[in-house]
Parts: sequence; structure tokens; C-alpha cells
Amino acid sequence: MKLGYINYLNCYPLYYEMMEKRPVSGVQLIPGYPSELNEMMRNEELDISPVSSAAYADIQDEVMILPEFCLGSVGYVRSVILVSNVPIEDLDGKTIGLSRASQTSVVLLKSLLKQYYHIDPIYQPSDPLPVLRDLDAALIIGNEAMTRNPEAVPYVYDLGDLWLRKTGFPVVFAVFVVRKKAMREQPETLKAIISSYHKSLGCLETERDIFIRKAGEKYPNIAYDISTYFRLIKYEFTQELKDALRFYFSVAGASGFLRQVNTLEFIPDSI
Ligand SMILES: C=C(O[C@@H]1C=C(C(=O)O)C=C[C@H]1O)C(=O)O
Repeated sequence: MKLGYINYLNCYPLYYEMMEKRPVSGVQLIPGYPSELNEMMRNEELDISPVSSAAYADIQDEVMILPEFCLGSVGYVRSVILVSNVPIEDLDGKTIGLSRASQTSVVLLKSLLKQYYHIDPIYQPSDPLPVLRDLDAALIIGNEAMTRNPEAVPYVYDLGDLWLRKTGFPVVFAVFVVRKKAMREQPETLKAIISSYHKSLGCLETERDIFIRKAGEKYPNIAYDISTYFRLIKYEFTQELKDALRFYFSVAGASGFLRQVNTLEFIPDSI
């Protein structure tokens, strides 16, 4: 089975067990930016992967969602930010760079600015770590949002925090999906991956110090406290986060930024 891995600190807690301790037999790990994994999932090059929640709208007919895991935040997340040379209210008609690594946060930012700020900026794709000199503002996600950046920026907005304050909802940035075909053909491998994710999250509690140290060794450029970050990211796909995801899809669908998602299709208990 080909299993995607978001090559960011945020995904590490679910993969610690299989990357640092016991590989899951029959599984080939494919690392990438979220947008790359989204694309590979669309092209049937991956069987199971975290994907941007926004990408689920495109592939909803071919996949099912793992009901227990997600990458989310209730408010402040730290790794999804809008950096800007002007206050957010003044971005009408201004140019905003959008990290090519992202899909969920791109749609989230566009929905927020359209529906809640009533402003209409010019968007352009940008490198994951953009040069702000050529832009008025930029959306940055993942590790790139947490590396020490020598460029001083007057305004930094945390999009998890902003979304909660404007809408009252948390954010689910990524969901874990499996192709229906792979689920039918290799249920045992799927179960082994799910079990490894559970064990991994268990290790985050039982051997926290070594876990955090290894995460820091894998991603040495992170400028923030990793232990705190692993508390900000929500890995358990709670009912509150499922409702938040439905809300996100309703806003993004109504804004015309995503295909409508009417139901979240989860894998059955009896795989
Ligand atoms: C919290 C994050 O969530 C992410 C944001 C994503 C997106 O915007 O499409 C996708 C996966 C996650 O990596 C982050 O990148 O820091």
C-alpha cells in the first residue's frame, strides 16, 4: 500500500511509531507537501493519505475518511498564518501570495476575506516560503510558518484563531482518507496503519521527551516549542471537529470555492 506522509512537523506524531520504531509491513511511505499528496491521491498514486480537507471535495466519491484522526485546531494553531504589510482590513485590491503547499487554508482565507471581511484581493500562487517584498501579504503554512524568518513583517494573523473568532468554529486542516478500492482489497494493511497511528499517539504521552527530541532532530529549523505545538494540533477527530468540517464545507461551497460536500463518508467499523 502506498501511504502519504505530510512532510511537516504536524504529521510526525502519527508516524513516529512506523518511522522510528516498527515499519508497517507492506507499506511504502511517500512524503510530500499537502498539495502534492492531494494531487497524488487524485491521480490514484496513493492508497491512503492525509489530504487537505479542501481536497476531499474533489475526491469524495473515490475515498472514505478515517473517523478517528485529523489535523485540526481549536483556535490558535501557530503554523497557518497570514503575514502582511498592512492590516487585514486594508487588503482589498492588494496582492496576496498563497502557499502552493496548501489547499485547505487557501480556501479558508478566501472564504474568510469574502464572507467575513467583504474584501476582494488579488491572489497569486507563491512558494511555500515566499519573498514578501513582491507581495502585500502571504499565506504560509506548516514548517515554513514556524522557521525563524529574518524578514520582519508588521502584521501576523493566525488563521485558526481568526476563523474561530469570526465563525465560532475550529478548523480541520487535513483528513485521512483511503481509496475505496484499497480498503476492499487490503483491509488488513489498513488496520495495521490505523493501529500504528494509535500506538504513535500513545508514545507521544508515554515517552514524550524522546518523542519531542526525535521530532526536533527530524525538523531542526523549527523555531517554536515543539511540545506546545503538539498540544495545539488536534489529532483526535472529535464530534466538535466533524461539525467544524461540515461548517467549513458549507461556507466554502456557498462561496463557490469548492465543490459541495453533502456527506462525510467514513469507513465502516467492520472493515
Ligand atoms: C496545521 C496545518 O495544517 C495543514 C494545512 C493544510 C492545507 O492548508 O491544505 C493541509 C495539511 C496540513 O499540513 C499546517 O500545515 O500547519
